[in-house]
Amino acid sequence: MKIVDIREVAKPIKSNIRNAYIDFSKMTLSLVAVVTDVIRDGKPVIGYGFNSNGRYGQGSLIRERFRPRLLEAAPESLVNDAGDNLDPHRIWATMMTNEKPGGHGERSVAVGTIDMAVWDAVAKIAGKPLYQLLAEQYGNGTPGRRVFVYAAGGYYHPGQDLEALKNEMRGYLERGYKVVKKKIGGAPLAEDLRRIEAILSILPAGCKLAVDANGRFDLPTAIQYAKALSQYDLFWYEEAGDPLDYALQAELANHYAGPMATGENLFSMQDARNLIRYGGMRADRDWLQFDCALSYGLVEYLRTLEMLKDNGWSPARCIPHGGHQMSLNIAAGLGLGGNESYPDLFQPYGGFPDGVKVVDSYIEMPELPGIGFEGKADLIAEMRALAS
Ligand SMILES: O=C([O-])CC(=O)C(=O)O
Ligand SMILES: [Mg+2]
Repeated sequence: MKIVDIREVAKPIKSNIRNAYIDFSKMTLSLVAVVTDVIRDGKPVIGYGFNSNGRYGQGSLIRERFRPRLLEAAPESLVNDAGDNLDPHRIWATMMTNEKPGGHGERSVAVGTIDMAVWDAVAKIAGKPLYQLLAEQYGNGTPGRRVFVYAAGGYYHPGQDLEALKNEMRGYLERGYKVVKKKIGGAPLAEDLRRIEAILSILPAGCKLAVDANGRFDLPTAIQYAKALSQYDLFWYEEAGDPLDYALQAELANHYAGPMATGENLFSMQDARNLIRYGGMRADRDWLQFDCALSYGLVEYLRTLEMLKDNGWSPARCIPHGGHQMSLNIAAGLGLGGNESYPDLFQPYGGFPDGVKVVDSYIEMPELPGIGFEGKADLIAEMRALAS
């Protein structure tokens, strides 16, 4: 059993939106296919992966370092002891040969992208949904197939007025979401508050709004926003300051009693551990958004979950960034608190298999082998085009 090829292509996921930090006019991702010589249903098993929005495609790192390391490795060094499947942990260790610790920059995105494709292949070789395999191998044996999802949007669109913003949010509510998210920090505070109040004015009872500053604020601004936001009952206040400024996050907890969220720009177990050690995050109310597709993949995310357990955090406090099906599988298999979703953005990469409906902000995972990409027609068409 072996990996016979790893293919990569950069794909545009651009749109004319911006958050407080970046616009998405040139956003790309890397799409990867890991081709194996294992035959299922008369065809070779191919695992697929991609990195989530926010970072860019990682083709050069994949082509120059991670792909050759895997293709040059002895095939038997990449399989499990039983010899009946690929071993994601051994594959991960091979990719990370001759990589020093620290400085997790973009390398973690390249590795996370390939890691996603490896897990897709592993679950397909095992003939089960990835969430089922994860529950059996790393969880309590039984997946929780109902997963909480929220609708991320509320970006700064050119020319979008408050009425259009409300209509965008109504669209999410009509599609079954009860939690919606908007951006803050890309406009003056007074304007952000008008935008927030416009959305709150149309949210029915039981629905909530989260806000996301994308790491824009210095401490005084983060506190100024914290004071202003305290008047609302928000789902969370996300990524107020620089993702690596743990002291800012810790101080902010003295000024904001409601739930806060961060972690999408932490790319390793060690960075996540620093957030837990020094970031003042509160295990009874705050949310952790580490995204395996940006942070060395699920092999590393399993280490992060162990670290959280050692520090008294439940996996249920994790709602990953990124809106991809990989994190849906982890959520269902290992009991995370849910997953992000971008109903109108970054298609065809985000979202759910066709026919999956959001009801009361939950989806039910269908029974598809692997991550489930084959159940999403527009996405699998792009993936097959790369593999063929
Ligand atoms: O706007 C982005 O970069 C995405 C983001 O922060 C999120 O989905 O939480
Ligand atoms: Mg965010």
